[in-house]
Amino acid sequence: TSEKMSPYENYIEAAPLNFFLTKVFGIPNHYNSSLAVGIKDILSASMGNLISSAQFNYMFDIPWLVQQYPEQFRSKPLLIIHGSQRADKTTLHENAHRYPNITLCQAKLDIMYGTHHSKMMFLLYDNGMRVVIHTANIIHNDWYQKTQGVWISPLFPKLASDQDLSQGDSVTQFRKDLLEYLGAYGTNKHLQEWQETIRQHDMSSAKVFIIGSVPGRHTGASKMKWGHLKLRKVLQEHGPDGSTVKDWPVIGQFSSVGSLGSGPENWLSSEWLESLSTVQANGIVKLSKPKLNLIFPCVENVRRSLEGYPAGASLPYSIKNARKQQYFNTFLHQWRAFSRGRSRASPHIKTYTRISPDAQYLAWFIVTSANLSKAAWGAYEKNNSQLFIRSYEIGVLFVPSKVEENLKLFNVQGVDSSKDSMLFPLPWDVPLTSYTQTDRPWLWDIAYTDKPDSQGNMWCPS
Ligand SMILES: O=C(O)c1cnc2c(S(=O)(=O)O)cccc2c1O
Repeated sequence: TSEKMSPYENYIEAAPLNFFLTKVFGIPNHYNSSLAVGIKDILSASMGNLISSAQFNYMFDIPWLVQQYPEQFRSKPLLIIHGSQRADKTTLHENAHRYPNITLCQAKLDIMYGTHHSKMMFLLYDNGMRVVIHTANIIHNDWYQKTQGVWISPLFPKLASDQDLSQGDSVTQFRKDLLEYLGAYGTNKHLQEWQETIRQHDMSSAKVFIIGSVPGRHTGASKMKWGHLKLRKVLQEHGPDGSTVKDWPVIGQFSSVGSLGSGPENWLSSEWLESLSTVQANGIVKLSKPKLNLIFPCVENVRRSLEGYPAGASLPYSIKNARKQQYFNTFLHQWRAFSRGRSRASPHIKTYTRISPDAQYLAWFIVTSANLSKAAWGAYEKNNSQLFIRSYEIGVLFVPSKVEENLKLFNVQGVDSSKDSMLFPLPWDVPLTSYTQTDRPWLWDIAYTDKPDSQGNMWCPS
C-alpha cells in the first residue's frame, strides 16, 4: 500500500531483504545512497510518528543518542537495556539522570565474562511498530567510518483489538522467538510492557529467523533454543539440501575473537562448524565437513583504514588469546569491501554464510552481534548434554525459501537474473583475499611503530 509510504520508507521498504549497511563518512556518496542508512534515517519521522522506543546495546553515549532522534521525539519514553555493572552502571545513570523520559534496565549477567552485546531497537509508532537488529554501539564512532550491518523490519501493524492475539506470527516464528528472547531477561516491568506491545502487533511479514544467545547452561528442550544450536535446528528444518551444498565453504566474518582452544578440533572445526554446515535433515549419511574461511582485518587493513590504527580499538583481539591459537591464522582472509566502497571502513559488522565455490550463490546468511567466540555462540558441556553461553547476542538469519517461496538460493553477483533468484547485497568482496606472507591478524594490545597509519600516527597501547 504505497500511498502510506513517504520517500524514505520507499527506499527502505524497497530493499527486498531489509538488509542495510550504515552510511560511512568520507566515501563517494554513491555507496551511501542505496542499501545504506544512518541512525538519523532509522529514527526519522518519515519512518513513523514515534510514540516510544527501546534501545538494547553494549555501549551508550546517552546525550549523543538523544540528539539522533528528531527534535519532536526527544522527550518520548525511551527504555535503555544494558549490561553495565558497578562504575559503568553509575556513569550510565549519571548520564541518563537528566532525561526524565529515559529509563534504564540492567540485563542480569550472573555468568563471569558475559556481556550484553545484543544491539536492537523497538520503535513504536501511532500506526504500528518496527524492530531493528544491528551491529553498532550507540556511540558516534560506531556510526561514522565503520562497516556495520542493519536489518530494519517492515512496519508491523497493530492487531485489531478483536483479533485473536495468537494471530500475527510469520513463517519463521519471528514474534514467538523474539518474545522468548525477551523472556530470558526475567521480570522487568518495562520489558514486560514491551512484550505485551509486541504481542499486540502483527509480525507475519517478518521473513527472517531470530538467532539469539542468552547467558546460561541450556539443557533439554532449551538446548537448541540459543546460539549455534539454534542455527543448527533451523538449518536442519529449513536449510539447504545436502546435495546442493556439498563442498560449499562456510564463511565467518567478525570483529573480535575469543579463546577458541588449543586446536581447531576443540570447538571451531567441531561443534561450531558442524552447526554452520548443517543441511536439511533427510536422513542421508553425514556429509564431509566443508572448508571454513574466516575474514578478520590484518594489521595493514587497519593501518590503511579511514580511522587508521584507532579502528583497532574496536577490534579487541588480544595477544594473550592469539598466542594460544596460531592455527586460527591459517583460516584468515583480509577485510575487502571494494564492491560496497568500504575497504577502508573498518568492519564492526559480524556476518556468517554458506557460499558456492564459484561465489555465485548463498545458501543462507546471518548478520548478528555475535563475534567468533564460545561466549557468544555457546560451547558444549557435560558430554554435549548442555550448551554453555555467557553473553546476550541477537542476529537474523536469511533463508531463501522463507524470503520467497520456492527460492532455493540467493544470487551473489553476476548476471544470473533468472526468475528464481534474488540478489543478496554482500557486505564484503568475493572471492576472498588471503593474507600475504607478511600479514598478521590485527591484535589490539601490541604496538605498531614501523609504519604510520592513514592519519600519520603510530599505535602504542598502554
Ligand atoms: O560492540 C560490542 O559489543 C563491543 C564489545 N566489547 C568491546 C570491547 S571489550 O569489552 O571486549 O574490551 C572492546 C572494544 C570494542 C568492543 C565492542 O565494540
